[in-house]
Amino acid sequence: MKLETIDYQSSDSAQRFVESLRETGFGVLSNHPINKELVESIYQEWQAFFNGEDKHDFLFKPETQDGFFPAEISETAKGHSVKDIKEYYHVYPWGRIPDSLRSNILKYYQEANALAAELLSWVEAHTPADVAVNYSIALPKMIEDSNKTLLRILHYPPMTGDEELGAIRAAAHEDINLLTVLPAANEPGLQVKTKSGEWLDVPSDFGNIIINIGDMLQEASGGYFPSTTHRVVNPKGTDTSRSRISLPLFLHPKPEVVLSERYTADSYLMERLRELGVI
Ligand SMILES: O=C(O)CCC(=O)C(=O)O
Ligand SMILES: [Fe+2]
Repeated sequence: MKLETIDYQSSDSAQRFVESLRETGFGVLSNHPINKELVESIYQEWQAFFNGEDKHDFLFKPETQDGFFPAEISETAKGHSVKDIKEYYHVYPWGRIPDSLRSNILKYYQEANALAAELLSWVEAHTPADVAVNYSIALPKMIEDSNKTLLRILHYPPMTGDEELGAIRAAAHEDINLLTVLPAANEPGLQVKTKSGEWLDVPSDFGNIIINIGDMLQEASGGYFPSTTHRVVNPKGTDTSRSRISLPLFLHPKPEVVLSERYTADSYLMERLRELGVI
């Protein structure tokens, strides 16, 4: 299996993108409308934020989940026992954001959401009728004006050699949400698990956008669109001294949206957050 990079502006991009999602759980787009200079500035200014001490003034609130999550309380992926080697910040437009970082990150939030709505319309248009009949409302409508869509700025610090045995930057997991939109990070490491069980590097050319299916789209499509296992592996050799910054946007429907006969978006999210131990 190979992950192809698809030119967003080509005439058959929608169809090829949805085929790639269906086959691999991932789609990689080049030539897309997200501003690369903006992403680069965000990587630089958030690297400085994570290197500094002010981050401790923005410690996350368990009730609202916005703010800074230090490495000591970082996530343990479902089914794993060792914490990931990462710290991160959760940005919601209604949440706390350091003043000097606010303008660029909210601009990005808005641009990435606009692209995401278009990509969801591609997914909808290329869903077979017998699957689409189960969507309770159109997929782009599910995220319209949602205050649950989460932009996470992740910082994987340089390796020190003192990491817990078996710990990696992000242990194998599936995302909870509908789709995740992720600009290629400033360092490699992201891998996807293929249907036959091998790990494949996701092309990490700066300027690509990577999209993957989350569990909520799998649930809403009755399994037609597979949520795919992925991870971030540790760097080796001289690269161990480098930080990695990444910027996943997790598209979450409005809480009341019906996902399936079993779940609303809210009941699904609460079940998963309880399993993760973060609420
Ligand atoms: O850092 C990355 O490239 C991916 C992060 C990720 O998979 C996640 O936070 O869910
Ligand atoms: Fe993920």
